[in-house]
Amino acid sequence: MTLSPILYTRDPPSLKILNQLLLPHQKVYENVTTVQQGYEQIKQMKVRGAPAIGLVAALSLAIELQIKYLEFSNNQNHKDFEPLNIISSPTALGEFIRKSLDYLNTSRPTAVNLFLSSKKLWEVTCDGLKENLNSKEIIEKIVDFVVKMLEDDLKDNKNIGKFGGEFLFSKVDNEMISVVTHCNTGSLATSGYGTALGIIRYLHEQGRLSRVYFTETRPYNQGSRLTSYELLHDQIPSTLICDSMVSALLSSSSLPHINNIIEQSQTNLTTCNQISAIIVGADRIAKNGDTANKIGTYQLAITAKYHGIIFIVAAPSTSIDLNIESGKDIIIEERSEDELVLVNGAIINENDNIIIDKVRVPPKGVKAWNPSFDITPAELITAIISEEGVFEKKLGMKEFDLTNFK
Ligand SMILES: CSC[C@@H](O)[C@@H](O)C(=O)COP(=O)(O)O
Repeated sequence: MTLSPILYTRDPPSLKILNQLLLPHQKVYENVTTVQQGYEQIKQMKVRGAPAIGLVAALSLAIELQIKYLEFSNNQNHKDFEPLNIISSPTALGEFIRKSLDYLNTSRPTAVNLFLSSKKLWEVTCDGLKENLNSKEIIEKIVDFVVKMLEDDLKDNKNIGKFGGEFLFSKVDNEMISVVTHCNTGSLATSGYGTALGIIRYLHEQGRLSRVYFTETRPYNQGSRLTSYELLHDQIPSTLICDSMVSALLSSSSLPHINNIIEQSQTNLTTCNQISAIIVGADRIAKNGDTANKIGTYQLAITAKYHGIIFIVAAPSTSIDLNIESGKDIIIEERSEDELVLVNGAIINENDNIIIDKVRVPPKGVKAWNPSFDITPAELITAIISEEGVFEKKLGMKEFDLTNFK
């Protein structure tokens, strides 16, 4: 069974979001019935990953509207009933939608998918108002649109996986391919399958993946908490490394005498394979290809360049922001320093009772800097892969021109 961070049913309306803060130790879905709750899920990073953020924002609006409409239908005679005001007039409904989208847009600043999904939902609303639709019809249109977004995201991820996999087959001579990835870009960060992890899944499905090395992804450990969970769940051969080990891995694996030797530790056997590519996701890609992604991506791109290794950015076209020329225009989210100094973990006692808690590492009073993303310059990126295909730089160019990408 595939992992899904989002469980939505249209009839009866129901939205459940997997609380990723409790993974990998507990699998708990939380009910979301309002925009406010959707906002909290995103802000607190119970759901995260650029595509999933955009989807949950849209779904939280859709579910609140559906529930309000049902309440309205059942209580039309109660004059003071709150949904009455919103649902009884399309203009009031439009105002409510506008305010809700503005509010959802303040939950996280870097991933552009959120803003694009809000923009599209607002367009759907405006179209409905222009066509003089009633509130029920406008809500139906919004729900249709959101359901399609969910379906498209899954389809797009599968296409990204295929395009990326075939691109690697065309560039890499080895029959079996080993790669490095960062953060979590899998089912948990999307509606399913994943972007960078989608490519890795495709390599595995084609029997061509030797091993994926994945970083812990400090400070929030999306790699060691979430990517590990997905890779184990799908039985994909994988090895966890910490963020500071990537250059050492590339350098040791590119030495012929070290390739394919078996390193034996007390507990496991790990084949030290030659790494062919680093594959990451994106939160926002500027017109010139500069890419905002999880903090640490930039240093991975530098080390890939130094070691002559392919560096791939995999993202749906909803992560491409043609309104900005370069990465300089991307707002980088800074999060609480607590995320850096307190590590989330679990204590499992002798009865297998699990207590999830935070553990402080540095002394109290220490100052910390916690930018959540960094910008990888286009120059360091070999190819950008979306559901529309593979995009490479023109010969001799340092930047991409994504103008006609979608
Ligand atoms: C398919 S997800 C791509 C990116 O969103 C992912 O790599 C990432 O940076 C996620 O950051 P997060 O802070 O966990 O939302």
